[in-house]
Amino acid sequence: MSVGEVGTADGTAMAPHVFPREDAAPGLLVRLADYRELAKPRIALMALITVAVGYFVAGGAAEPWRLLATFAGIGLIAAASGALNQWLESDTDALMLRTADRPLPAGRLSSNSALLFGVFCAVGGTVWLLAGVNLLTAALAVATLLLYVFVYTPLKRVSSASTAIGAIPGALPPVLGWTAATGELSSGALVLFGILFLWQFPHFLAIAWLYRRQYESAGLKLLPGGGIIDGMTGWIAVVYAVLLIPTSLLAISLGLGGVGYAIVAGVLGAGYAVCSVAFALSESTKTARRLLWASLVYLPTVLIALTIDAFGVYG
Ligand code: HEM
Ligand SMILES: CC(C)=CCC/C(C)=C/CC/C(C)=C/COP(=O)(O)OP(=O)(O)O
Repeated sequence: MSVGEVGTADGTAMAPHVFPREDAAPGLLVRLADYRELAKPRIALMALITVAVGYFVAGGAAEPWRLLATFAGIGLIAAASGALNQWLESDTDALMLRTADRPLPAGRLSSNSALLFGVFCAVGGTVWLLAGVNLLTAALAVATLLLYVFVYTPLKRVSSASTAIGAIPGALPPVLGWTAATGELSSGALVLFGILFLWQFPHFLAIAWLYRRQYESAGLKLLPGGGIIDGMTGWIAVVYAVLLIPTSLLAISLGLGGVGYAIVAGVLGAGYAVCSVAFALSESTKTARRLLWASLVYLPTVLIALTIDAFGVYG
């Protein structure tokens, strides 16, 4: 049975736990696929790209063991974040068409399995970072997990201010890459944090608008003003997209990026702002989807351009 077959017209799921998989005793591959889904692999991968950017832009050495320890350690903590988030949210995930087929609400994994997987990955990742990287990176990675799982996740039920809180752990991965490379925090790490922090607002405002009915029916508050004020969401996205342009260019004044990065960040920043304005002028599925797509093009492209330039700077 698929999610689509039983969802209601407004996109909400009809009832929790209504998606039993036909194979009652799933094989190993199905199980592995469920654990992979628990780790939110696409978000974890994007977070790891930002870790790599932080690491290389800070001038980190391409030593295989150090890179393995950094990526495996942070990757495990990112996977733990996804699993523990789903462990806490299986009731609301069950109420939304977008999330109802996740392993917990669909009943393919038990709550205890998710908790065990999350704790195991969190402890493993922390130990790995302590042993192979440094204390600062391990401490910041644990803080990222705690903020995401135990502050942002419960706050989603209370206030749309949750998204500004969620943007903090969302912006920390490049900082983790930076501290893994250098063992300290500096202005370059702050600029990367600023880019990620500001980038997230148009990204999640487009998503919050697209799925507003699902979020509302699950009792989650992601749209500013609870979505009461029509037309406000897009203009908030515009403010953050515009602020992102000068913030991204600060990397040049720190000597991290050069002309190539300036052109890419300028052009894509302008494109991201234009998509935000188009969404603000006419909030629709088309303009929101285009803004979400622009966010997913902007981030890796601009960060890869910065990394390429940084390699030039550091030789
Ligand atoms: C408060 C901050 C954020 C919120 C509320 C948020 C929420 C979401 C949601 C709900 C989706 C699914 C959209 C869909 O199903 O159509 C999504 C997609 C995505 N997000 Fe975010 N996100 C945030 C920050 C981030 C960060 C920091 C990253 C990585 C650096 C990221 C990377 C992605 C990627 C790669 C996708 C597309 C793949 C997928 O749908 O899983 N997001 N985001
Ligand atoms: C190292 C480390 C811990 C990396 C992880 C970085 C991180 C916390 C990224 C996620 C940012 C975020 C708030 C996503 C939305 O989750 P959501 O719960 O609102 O999404 P959902 O509705 O799809 O569950």
